[in-house]
Amino acid sequence: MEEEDECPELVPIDTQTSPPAEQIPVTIITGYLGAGKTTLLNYILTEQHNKRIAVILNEFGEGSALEKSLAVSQAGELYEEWLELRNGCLCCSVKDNGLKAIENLMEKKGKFDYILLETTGLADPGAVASMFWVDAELGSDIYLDGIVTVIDAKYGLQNLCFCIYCFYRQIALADLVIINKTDLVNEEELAQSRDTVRYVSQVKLSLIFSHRVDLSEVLDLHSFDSKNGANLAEKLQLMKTTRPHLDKSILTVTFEVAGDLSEDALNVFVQDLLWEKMFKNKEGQPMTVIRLKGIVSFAGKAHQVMLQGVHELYELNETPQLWEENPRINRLVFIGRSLDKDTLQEEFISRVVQGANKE
Ligand SMILES: Nc1nc2c(ncn2[C@@H]2O[C@H](COP(=O)(O)OP(=O)(O)OP(=O)(O)O)[C@@H](O)[C@H]2O)c(=O)[nH]1
Ligand SMILES: [Zn+2]
Repeated sequence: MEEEDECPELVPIDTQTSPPAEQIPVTIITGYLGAGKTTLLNYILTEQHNKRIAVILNEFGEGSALEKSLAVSQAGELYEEWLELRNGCLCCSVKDNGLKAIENLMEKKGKFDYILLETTGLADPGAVASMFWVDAELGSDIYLDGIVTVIDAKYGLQNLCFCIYCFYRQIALADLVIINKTDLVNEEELAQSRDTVRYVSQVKLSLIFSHRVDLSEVLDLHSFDSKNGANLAEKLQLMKTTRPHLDKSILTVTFEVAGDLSEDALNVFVQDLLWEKMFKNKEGQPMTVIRLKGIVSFAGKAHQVMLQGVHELYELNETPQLWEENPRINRLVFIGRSLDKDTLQEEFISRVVQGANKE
């Protein structure tokens, strides 16, 4: 990614007319790492909406294959179409790949009537949104319906310190902000998140209690139709200032390891990593994990187990997906600061993989 990569000049499509009926709406779902974008997306897919929805994920780093399988195993056959966008920085490079993905998708026209696009947690949604104006041809097939930003009630404010730019942009550009994980915070903390959002923008705010949200508040917002001309002009102004900004100190480490894991040892490993911050990189700095994902195998369990972590919270859940490969391959993704792949992988293998240290 080149620092000097300029984002394209915006060429607004005719804003005076409402989108014709045959155009397909796109809702962009954005939010910081682990905020709950995929959870919201899955909720929308399983809710009664009488729509055939196509999903596009744009994931950070090398984790996309894993993310894909994670999402598929959550929602199974509900996904109409799978497209993988493999690039590290959405805000500078989604333009080409994103367009390609959507264009590929449009070749399957008729198979779906709504698109949900989940951006990476480190994305500037302005760049994604702008591609709908840049590409006139695309503009005749689809239209941007709205930008929905998911905020983690527990870690949202902490994330603000990690990447104030992402946070600001994600809220400022939103048509709807959803404060998620309200179950993890008290009234006071919730009020704090709410006030911070209000401070940045006067957008519509929704709270989610255990992922439930009224779909009419999320889909078919028509945020950029002519009747919302002012909104459009304002957003375009904001998007014009889009520039590459990806926080270079955030690293992604992924590895695959064959074998069965000990569940107890995995718990201790994850707790040492997330809670005790016991692992250090080669410079002696403690590794800080913001996001952790994995598909792991436990001996004697026929199903794949999903590992999900956000800051110091993590969970292990059995998925409906049966193991088909032999030997089974554990796949892990760590996103954070001061991460060192060699150390993480060595510690993981020696402490967690069964039989690794025997003999
Ligand atoms: N307690 C609680 N946990 C939640 C809620 N919503 C999501 N989570 C958990 O938060 C973790 C991350 O959720 P995802 O939906 O994968 O987050 P995401 O924003 O798609 O993550 P990335 O794509 O990696 O940036 C998972 O472990 C979820 O189970 C919620 O409302 N309450
Ligand atoms: Zn996700």
